[in-house]
Amino acid sequence: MKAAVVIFPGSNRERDMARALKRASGVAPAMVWHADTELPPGTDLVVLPGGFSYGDYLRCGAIAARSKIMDAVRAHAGRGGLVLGVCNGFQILCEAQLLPGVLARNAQLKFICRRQHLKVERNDTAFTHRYRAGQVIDVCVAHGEGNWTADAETAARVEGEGLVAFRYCDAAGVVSPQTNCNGSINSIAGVYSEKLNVLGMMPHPENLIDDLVGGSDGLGLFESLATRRAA
Ligand SMILES: NC(=O)CC[C@H](N)C(=O)O
Repeated sequence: MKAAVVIFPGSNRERDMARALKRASGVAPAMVWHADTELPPGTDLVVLPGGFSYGDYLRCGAIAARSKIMDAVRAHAGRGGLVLGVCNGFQILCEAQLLPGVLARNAQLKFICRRQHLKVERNDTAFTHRYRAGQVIDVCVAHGEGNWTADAETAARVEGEGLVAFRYCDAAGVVSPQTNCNGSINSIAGVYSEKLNVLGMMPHPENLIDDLVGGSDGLGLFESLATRRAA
């Protein structure tokens, strides 16, 4: 798998992401600067990492979504290429309109940083085939603006077309307002594009790839990508 991780001014999870990709695939990703205009030839997967791109000015991800490299990312996604955005990367993908909805401020108006259970909605995608459908995984969240919001029609389409990737839940997999850590519609923690080749998610799978440092439930996502099957 040839992966490329994009670095924006203010990204801070790019090295965690590179480590996770290398651990799962054996190959270090290319690191691409936001002002570049092209992705390395043969790139299969583009990753937009978490962080505080452009200091979260205007709205989280709004400025990064308009940076030069995003034209190449848009073209890659248009060809059916895989794109993963985590946390700030998810915000950038929504701001670039590569994914539906937006990430608004957390309902409690506070930055949250903690462990969180997630339910894997489906496992027939390039990102999740190493998990079981309905599997509960234990990862972590760290964001101030993770409240996935959309107009009623868009939210209904995302649900109806099976574009929900993950939901916040408890350890038993129960999804309820109590387990919805940030107020997202229907506890949505991650969404796919229509063709399932773009995934955005708020939690950080790249930080849970090693039992020695807290757990490895995030590794399945990178192993799925490294051994990808067509969605
Ligand atoms: N960890 C992150 O990527 C944070 C994303 C964004 N800056 C927020 O606070 O919501």
